[in-house]
Amino acid sequence: MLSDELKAQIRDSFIALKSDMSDFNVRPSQNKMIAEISKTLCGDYPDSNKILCVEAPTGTGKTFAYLLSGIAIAKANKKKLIVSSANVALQEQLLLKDIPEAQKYCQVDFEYALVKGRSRYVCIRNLINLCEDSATDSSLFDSSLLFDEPPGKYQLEEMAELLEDYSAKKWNGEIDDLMRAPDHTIWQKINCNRFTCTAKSCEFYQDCAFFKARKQITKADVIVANHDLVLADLATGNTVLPDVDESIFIFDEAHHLSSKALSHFSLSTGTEFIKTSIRQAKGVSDQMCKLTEQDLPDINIKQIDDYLSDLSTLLKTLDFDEDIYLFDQGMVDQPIKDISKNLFISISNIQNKFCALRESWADYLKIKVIDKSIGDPINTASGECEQHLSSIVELLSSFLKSDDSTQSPHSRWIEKNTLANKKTNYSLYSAQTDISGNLDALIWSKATGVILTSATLSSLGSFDRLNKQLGLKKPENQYLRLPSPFEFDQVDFIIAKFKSNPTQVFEHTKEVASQLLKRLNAQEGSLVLFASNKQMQMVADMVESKLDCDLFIQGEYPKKTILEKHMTLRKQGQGSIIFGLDSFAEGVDLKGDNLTHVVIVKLRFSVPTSPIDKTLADYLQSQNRNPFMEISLPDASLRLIQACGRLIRTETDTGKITIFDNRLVSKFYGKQLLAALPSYNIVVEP
Ligand SMILES: Nc1ncnc2c1ncn2[C@@H]1O[C@H](COP(=O)(O)OP(=O)(O)OP(=O)(O)O)[C@@H](O)[C@H]1O
Ligand code: SF4
Repeated sequence: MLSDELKAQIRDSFIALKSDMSDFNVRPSQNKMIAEISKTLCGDYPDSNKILCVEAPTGTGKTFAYLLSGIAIAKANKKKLIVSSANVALQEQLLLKDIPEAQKYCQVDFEYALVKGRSRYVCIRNLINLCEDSATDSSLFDSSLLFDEPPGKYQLEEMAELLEDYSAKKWNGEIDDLMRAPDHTIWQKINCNRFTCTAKSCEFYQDCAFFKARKQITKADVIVANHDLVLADLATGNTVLPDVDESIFIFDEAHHLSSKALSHFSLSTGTEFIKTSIRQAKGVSDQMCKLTEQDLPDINIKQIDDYLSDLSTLLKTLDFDEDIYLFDQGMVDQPIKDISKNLFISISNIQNKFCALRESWADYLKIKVIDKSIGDPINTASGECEQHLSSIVELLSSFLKSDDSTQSPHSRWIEKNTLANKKTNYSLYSAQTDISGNLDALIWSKATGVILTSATLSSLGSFDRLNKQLGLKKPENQYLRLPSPFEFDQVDFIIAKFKSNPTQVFEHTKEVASQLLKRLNAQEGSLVLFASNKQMQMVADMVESKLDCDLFIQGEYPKKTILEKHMTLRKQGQGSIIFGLDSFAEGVDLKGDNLTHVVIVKLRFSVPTSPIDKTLADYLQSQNRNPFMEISLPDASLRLIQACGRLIRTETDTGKITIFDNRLVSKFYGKQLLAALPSYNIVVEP
């Protein structure tokens, strides 16, 4: 229950916000959100999980609502507050702007830290080994087993410099702090990896960049993350974030969670990867057997090569569509299944032998002292091999499985590509199209509390889609839809008179350019949101020289710089126009006359292009359901609401929204999209 002391802490934090924030306004929805978060997390709702899905319109002030309540509750319960946003840009906004500001108002002291994935940190042991190994020229392993392309002289010099900088404490070991990131293939060899890291047994443990960062996180009360990181950590065993049952999660922009989650529960491998991994496993086994004086287990490389060659011959006969061969409803064709089965049996066998050998190697190390220059590379390489073999076996096993017919199937497909060494490679993929069960098992049923929030959590008026996608069980959770703090009746939502339909790409693009020149006011702050980069660039080429004010196009500068430049011009009383894509349609907070006109060029319907989306759409169709109505339309509605939400950010903001998509009036679904919008004054141009 919410104790009086906790209640007072939250109330006092809010009073501090009220008195110290320069342009504070009472926003009833914000107050209600604070109250409901507090009640839910403190268990004031009997027979309910501590999970709240709260939809609060754009500009409500959700961030302060969940920070001021969540921090006090997490601290009082000795739990960590994990605040997860949809992407790195929003994460930065939290870290650099919102949380430092919340610290001024919050009546409880708290520390915060940014969490990054393991792979963003160097493994100093691996870096030292790479540098020493290359310097002595006496590597234990043939470099072709370790690298597709061994590092060149320049890259080795670069690594030596990194090592020097790390030792001299000039570099903290994070890839994000480097002016220039090393090549991906090299970084993969020297980054922190849970399969190769020996943690406390490593001699560099005390000086390890990743573990130092972990200590910071352990000390912090508030941990800033993003959805990808949280999902990746949960999917791979929760080794970076604090334990789920010790944490309260806030998922901001939670409408992105389900699509992000799909990619974290997928498996992949490739024909060339299998070849290299088996050879690497044999090479490493060789070394371990020599040192431990055991017989080398039988690793039949030729047999695997033969199976792979049969697979390639078979795949050459298939019809790839843009280099992708998607199995119908996820069912792998029988001949491919047969070869996958052979591969599965042989490689699982190798995996078992390899794991047994690795265990006996670990036992051997307990009784024998081995020179670090020999032991370390074997430990690292054997950890990598185990990781590779298990990923191959997992994928092959998924290719052999039949899906539960009561659920949507896995999506399974093969992609063809040519490697740098000109060899043809086939990548095999398997992904779940329904991750609701995984999320329930990993988060909903375990966490101390969860708040999911966004301006667009429900779709077309209900939370059903969210519940279904995320595996949330409606009767057990709290749901809330809050009204906007702003008056929208004075805001015109203009459906422009347009001759062309957005599906007539060429005509539409030309008309967009000419209409923008007529409609954009060179004295104003405007944001023009496009659905495709190509159309944005074409329109920009047509209008740029004819505009009487500055135009910023997404991609020319980082998003943050574009927003700063735009605001500087507005401060000087000059007009400024931003052309942007999806990332400018969310999270952008341009108040007052920084933004008085939002133009939406086209409704953004998601077309099922990815194999996962296509499999899901085909499945729905096979069930006589309509993927357009179940997926595309609700998604388009969310995007439209988010895009419109950029305009009104405070009680005194004014402006208009113009849309160049007459399907809102000409198509049957237009009415539904309009009904889901806030109460704008809808103007249909005659
Ligand atoms: N009570 C308040 N009075 C005035 N301004 C506020 C108040 N609460 C928050 N703000 C400001 O309002 C703006 C919007 O807040 P926030 O970014 O949390 O909105 P949001 O609800 O997450 O909207 P969106 O979904 O569009 O991002 C911010 O600039 C914030 O500083
Ligand atoms: S503790 Fe792990 S990540 Fe850190 S240096 Fe050692 S092996 Fe590498």
